[in-house]
Amino acid sequence: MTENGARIVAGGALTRDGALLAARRTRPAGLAGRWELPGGKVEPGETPEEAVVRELREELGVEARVRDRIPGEWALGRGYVLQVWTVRLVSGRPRPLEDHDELRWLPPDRVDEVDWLELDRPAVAEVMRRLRAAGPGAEL
Ligand SMILES: Nc1nc2c([nH]c(=O)n2[C@H]2C[C@H](O)[C@@H](COP(=O)(O)OP(=O)(O)OP(=O)(O)O)O2)c(=O)[nH]1
Repeated sequence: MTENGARIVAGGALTRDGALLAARRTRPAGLAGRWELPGGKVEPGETPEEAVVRELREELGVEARVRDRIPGEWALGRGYVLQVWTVRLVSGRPRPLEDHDELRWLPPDRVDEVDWLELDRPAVAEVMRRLRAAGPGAEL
């Protein structure tokens, strides 16, 4: 929970070779087809960082390591807020195992190629700013 008592949805910004991984949701109906950062709700007894690692294992079948928090949080409604961390791949190749039906690696100049969930846009913009600043081939 945050200091304000909100429950956290933790998103993982996985970057590799100068690109960010975007995932297309399959549910619920109102969000299906929109693109997001993989992740999910932090469970009781879990840190947000642990939740990111668990969700990327479940959803993408990869092992990942959490790096930095992207500053900010975005209210999702019903007492949830979205927080985002940069993550690096430790092993595996991401596949859409659960909750998503397509994945795409997007470099900064292709960020608008997919229809991002509104609330993800500020964090995605910050990740893209960092990727640009870090130069070609960067991972964050
Ligand atoms: N995972 C994720 N959810 C997001 C993002 N942006 C955003 O608005 N959301 C919303 C969609 C969902 O309403 C909610 C997260 O739910 P979820 O379905 O991913 O979480 P979960 O895997 O723990 O789900 P569940 O088993 O409890 O259904 O937050 C994002 O970047 N990643």
